[in-house]
Amino acid sequence: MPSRPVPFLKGHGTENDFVILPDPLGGLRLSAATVARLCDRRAGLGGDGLLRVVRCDAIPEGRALAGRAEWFMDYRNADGSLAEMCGNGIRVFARYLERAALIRPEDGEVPIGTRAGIRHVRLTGTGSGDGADGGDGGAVTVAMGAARLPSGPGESVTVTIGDRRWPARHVDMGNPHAVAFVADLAEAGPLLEPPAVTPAAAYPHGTNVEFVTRRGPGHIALRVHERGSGETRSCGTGACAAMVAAARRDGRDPAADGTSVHYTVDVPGGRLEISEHPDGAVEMTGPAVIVAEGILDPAWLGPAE
Ligand SMILES: N[C@@H](CCC[C@H](N)C(=O)O)C(=O)O
Repeated sequence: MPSRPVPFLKGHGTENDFVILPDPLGGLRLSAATVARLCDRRAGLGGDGLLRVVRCDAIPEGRALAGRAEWFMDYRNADGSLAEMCGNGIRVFARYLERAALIRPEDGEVPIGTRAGIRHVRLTGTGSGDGADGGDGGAVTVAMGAARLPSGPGESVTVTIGDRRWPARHVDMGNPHAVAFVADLAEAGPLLEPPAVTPAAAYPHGTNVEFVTRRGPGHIALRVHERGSGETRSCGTGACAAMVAAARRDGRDPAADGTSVHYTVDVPGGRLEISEHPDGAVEMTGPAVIVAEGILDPAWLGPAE
């Protein structure tokens, strides 16, 4: 990071919270240690992750997408590790672009580059901060792409915490998930450590783990332990993975049935509405809020890396 004032914002989507660093030209060098310091809830700004807002042509991972998307979501977990995709983060990213007058609701579907490829966002509610939306920032809808449910070895995995074990479903939303169904969300305990997931070979880069319970027809609730961040109040990709796993468990497969399926997904930090369509596309709608905006103290940041 340069030792000069660096602007930041703070935002959240269903209480999955992020430090946002606008860096259109890609000038910031962010080490894992700097990201972890920024996301530290006591000594830093605090967040489950960090969103660097950079032009596609200003980041190596984005160059191949540059003709199709202008902006790239450079997402980091709270421990500084990279992740392919963040479903709550991309809604907050879109809200930032709206606030900075870089996109407008009239633009319709806006492509955003991510490490999992391009995702499209649509502003479906205003985040103007005038209170008209009840402070929830209004809704943003994201075309999340298709879920991938690997078949063969690694299709079914086991989640273990202490002496408790749950069979789980491997679902890939661009990033990895293990979805375990439980009778009661309290079964997972305090989730202070990452649950063990076996076979380990199913997840060479680690995984996010969702504990899911049924609330009623088309209605589930979950808790999540996120790779690189610990238990969080919400995970958008995790909610989509849980929705698809729940649909299959309920005998619904839009690609086979030819009809879309919709679930309400409750997370500790709020509610997401998620559909899966016959072409495989998963669509998620939820709030996205910008909470604050400021300047990082160069003295706190320390010398340039
Ligand atoms: N909170 C996110 C997911 C962030 C990335 C995840 N921890 C990973 O490492 O894959 C979401 O809303 O999807």
